[in-house]
Amino acid sequence: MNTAVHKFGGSSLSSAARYHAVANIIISHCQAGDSVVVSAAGKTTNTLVKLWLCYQQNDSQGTLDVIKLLKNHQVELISELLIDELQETALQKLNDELELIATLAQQQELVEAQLLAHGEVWSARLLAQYLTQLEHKANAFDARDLLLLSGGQLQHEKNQKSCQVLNSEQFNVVTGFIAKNESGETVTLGRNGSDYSATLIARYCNAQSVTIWTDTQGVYSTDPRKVKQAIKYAKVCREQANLLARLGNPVLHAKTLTPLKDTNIKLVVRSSFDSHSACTEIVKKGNAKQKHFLTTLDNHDLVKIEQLIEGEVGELSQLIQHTLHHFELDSETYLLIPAAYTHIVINHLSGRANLVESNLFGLGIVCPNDIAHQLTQQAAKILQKYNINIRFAFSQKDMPGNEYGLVLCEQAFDTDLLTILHEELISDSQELAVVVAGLGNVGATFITQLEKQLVRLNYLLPVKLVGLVRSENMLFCSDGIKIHNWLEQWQTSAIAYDNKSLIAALEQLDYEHKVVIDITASEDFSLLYPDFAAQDCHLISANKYAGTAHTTWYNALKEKLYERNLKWRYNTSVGAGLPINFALNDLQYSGDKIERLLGVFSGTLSWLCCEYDGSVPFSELLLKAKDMGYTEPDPREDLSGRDVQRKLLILARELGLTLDLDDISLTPMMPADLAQGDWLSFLEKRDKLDAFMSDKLIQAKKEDLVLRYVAELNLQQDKLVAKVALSAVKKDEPLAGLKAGDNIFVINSLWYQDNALVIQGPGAGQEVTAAGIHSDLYWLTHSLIK
Ligand SMILES: NC(=O)c1ccc[n+]([C@@H]2O[C@H](COP(=O)([O-])OP(=O)(O)OC[C@H]3O[C@@H](n4cnc5c(N)ncnc54)[C@H](O)[C@@H]3O)[C@@H](O)[C@H]2O)c1
Ligand SMILES: N[C@@H](CCO)C(=O)O
Repeated sequence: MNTAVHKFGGSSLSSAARYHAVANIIISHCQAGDSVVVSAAGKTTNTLVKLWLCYQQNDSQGTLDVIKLLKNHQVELISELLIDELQETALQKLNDELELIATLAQQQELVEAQLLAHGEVWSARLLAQYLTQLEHKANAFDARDLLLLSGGQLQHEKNQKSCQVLNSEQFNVVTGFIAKNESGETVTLGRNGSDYSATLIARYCNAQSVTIWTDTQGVYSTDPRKVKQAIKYAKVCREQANLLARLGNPVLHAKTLTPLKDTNIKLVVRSSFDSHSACTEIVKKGNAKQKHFLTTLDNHDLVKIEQLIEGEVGELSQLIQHTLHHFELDSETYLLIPAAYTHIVINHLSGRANLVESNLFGLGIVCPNDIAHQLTQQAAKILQKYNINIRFAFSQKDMPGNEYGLVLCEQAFDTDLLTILHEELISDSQELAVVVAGLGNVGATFITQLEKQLVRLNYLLPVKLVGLVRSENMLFCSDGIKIHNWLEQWQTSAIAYDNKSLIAALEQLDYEHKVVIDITASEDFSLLYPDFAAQDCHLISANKYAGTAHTTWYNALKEKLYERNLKWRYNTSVGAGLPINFALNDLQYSGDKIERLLGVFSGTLSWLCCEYDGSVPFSELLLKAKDMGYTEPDPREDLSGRDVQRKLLILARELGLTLDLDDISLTPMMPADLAQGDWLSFLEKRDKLDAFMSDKLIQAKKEDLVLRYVAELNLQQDKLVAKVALSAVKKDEPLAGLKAGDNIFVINSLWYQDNALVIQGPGAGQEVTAAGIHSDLYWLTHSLIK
């Protein structure tokens, strides 16, 4: 049976609400037989350590106070999560345990590891009971019954047998961090011990995967709390993850990775606070391209060591419960030690260790082969420029295919400097993956234009077309689709998909940046935008649905994109390739205030109104406009005025107005009943449309006017005017002098009051629209580089 191991850390279980969220993740992501490894809830371990210190200092009042603190926290969790008998039993059991701790403390019989183990025992027990209460089969397991160490070594064969008690018909909630020794005493597995417990159990159970659910969304190029532009990587190879851990990066501990060596067990780092977000997968060498990372070290001492014995760094690491990095430089061996532990290491090495430098701050650079030297030099130069005194700067090969650089300095550097270093050292290494959805008139033209455009884009950043999506099939090729024969590849290799497999394909893309370009006309597809954002995809839309969705949904999407530093461009959703969005934004940036926006916003309706003189039936022209690629897939979206209403809403939102579609009054350019039924039934009733338009034309001609479908947004009056309707306009007005198919935007503003600013040109058509999407792609690519 394929099982998985899921590990939840203390921050994931810090309150009743968090337990609830974790239970939901388990219910939706796990299956019976999976193991769930848990740490102590919130800061419980720290409180237990405090208790141990009070006890050691014979502070009996302090000991009792801390016991009370522990009790309050656990009672609160139990009371909020459990009900009836389960609650009563849990409270009774907790009481007995805390009383025993107090008695043992009084009798001077407390044992440190046994005391610390309570944190994990409590969280495993409570989570299992809570899942049971939610009517899911779950049982708590004490890892001391599963993991045995003898002489400090894990007893793999015995442990593998012990792990067979994990039941295939329930969720197995296992305590992290603890094990037992050959005398049956509790031992702890050190910092990040629960992650280690999870990978050990995965190995013993031959699980398929281990997911570390934590408070970050994955492994980033640098600390995302300090550098907003930090890049979350979809995949990181184990060797780079290991090196990062040794350089002090807190996301994964080197020890966590050891049980996975020579196995195919997948390791995933994922956020328990945002369980639908893209994660980072730690993969075997060769299954991910090498990435760039910057990691910082605070307050470390540099110690020179004589005759380092094999395995000694591991032992020291175990002794201080902290990862250690050692390196050779000019035939000397050095060890970097967190300053608080230096005395322990020096004592332990009795006479073989000399302190060289103390209180150093460091920058570790992990990068692909052959560039560590160059990047280290570059980093040193930048740090010097900002008056940071450098004590050591060197680069090394860690193992074949793995390189890093280390710059050790006298002073700490702040987040601004880390941001500059990230921008200078990491930004160049990025690639952008492009996924195009919608391969119709505009989509196909966009791809044809892409071949030439890539030369320009690649000058900024390597850009690859990696995915094509239509309504039923998709084609993903992570190394890149060959543009000159994309259609052939599509025909031979596209496969059927559903939303889940589309999202999974996006998640698998091992690129620093991804963009989904939506050239569909599908509302359903636009509803996937929040999922695309969760996969860290930028968005470019020709499709107007998301931009005109209900305000609540629209704002939530914008917020989600903003939080993730993702961009959304939708230049062609109004005016095709015309720079109307740019113009409105530019005017506003320059302090101008738009007062009125008037125009013809539909290429189809512009073409129809200009071409229609009564000599051929109107519907015949409509079919011609459809053939020319002007109309929406169902041209009634144009005739109904809905498409223009959407465009006016997009522009109104660009001006900062909070409007919804229904706030814009709409008069259709067809009889209302023609909106019912499918396209074929509409064609059967086309005479009705012809008569409707013939009447309108005769009337307009009588008054020497011309027909135009006009959109207006007027902010000058007390009440905002927002409307779209068929109008008859005078022949000398700007709106009358349009070329067939042109859009016109007449902008009146503070700066352009009497003499309006006018933007006019083709407002539909595959060439200009595809080119407008390229403008968005160029802008996005440009914004991704420094
Ligand atoms: N044609 C223009 O001049 C123009 C101008 C500006 C904006 N646009 C917008 O561009 C978009 C595309 O227009 P078009 O003229 O190329 O339309 P089209 O009908 O020729 O192409 C639409 C494509 O989208 C695909 N599609 C439909 N539903 C899908 C789904 N759920 N998932 C994935 N793919 C799906 C279809 O298979 C088709 O390949 C529309 O939103 C339109 O409003 C068009
Ligand atoms: N159908 C639309 C395409 C451009 O959005 C039009 O005719 O204007």
